Amino acid sequence: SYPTSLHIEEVSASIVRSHRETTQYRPEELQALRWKVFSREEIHTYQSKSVDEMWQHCAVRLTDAVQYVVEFAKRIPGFRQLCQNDQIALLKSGSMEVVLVRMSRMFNTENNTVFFDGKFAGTELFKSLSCGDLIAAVFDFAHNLCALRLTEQQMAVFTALVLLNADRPCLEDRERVQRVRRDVELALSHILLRDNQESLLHKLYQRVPVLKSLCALHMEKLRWFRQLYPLTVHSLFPPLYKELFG
Ligand SMILES: COc1ccc2c(n1)CCN(C(C)=O)[C@H]2C(=O)Nc1ccc(OCc2ccccc2OC)cc1
Repeated sequence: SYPTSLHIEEVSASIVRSHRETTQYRPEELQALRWKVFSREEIHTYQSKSVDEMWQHCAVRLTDAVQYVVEFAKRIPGFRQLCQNDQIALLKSGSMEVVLVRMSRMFNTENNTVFFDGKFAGTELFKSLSCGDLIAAVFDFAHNLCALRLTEQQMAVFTALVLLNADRPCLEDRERVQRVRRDVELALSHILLRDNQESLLHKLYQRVPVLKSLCALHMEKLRWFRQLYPLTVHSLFPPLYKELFG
């Protein structure tokens, strides 16, 4: 049955509420923080960390963000009704994508810095990761998305769509995921129409393949890192990070 517009309104209201409840930092807090950058000494300290130390540090920070995305997913209308296997499959392939989309809210396009450990950091701070290409791609993506200046409502519904992808591998009931996704697709179109920003829809869908390749690059770098430092990953990486990306 075709959903009523009231139902679509309820779906978007519920997703926006869940987004607000599962983002650690509100936009106004980020505004206040955005000019808090690291000193030269602090940057030097991060750059002096060993590869495994810095990787572990970043994995712990990112897992912080991922936990909130898991909570957000559970509150998307229909997500909990999917079978366990499909919920996990969608989170395994989609949670880092949502972290990267949300990262654009914590990005300052004026000095090309991203929120990290309480302040805003430039790419040079991550030098000791030995992943210059991954960091450059993460910053490029965040910069591009930040420049679209999505509202919190647009961001909320877009991230729900990123998670509800019926083409993900290992799904048992694709049709079910597609049905849940359809209402969220209608909600995004409805919000962009209301905001008089239909052109954003095309721009957002254009970013999805880039997001996919970014996450593939992250997994490739993690495999490279795990080969060099198996013990660090095994005993010092957060379990959730290993479960979702390992
Ligand atoms: C929801 O959006 C966000 C965005 C940022 C943050 C948060 N929430 C809350 C937690 N947080 C804290 C506590 O700093 C921020 C964070 O993790 N920042 C951060 C971490 C790593 C970075 O680059 C390294 C890297 C990037 C991609 C893949 C692997 C990587 O390294 C192995 C860059 C920035």
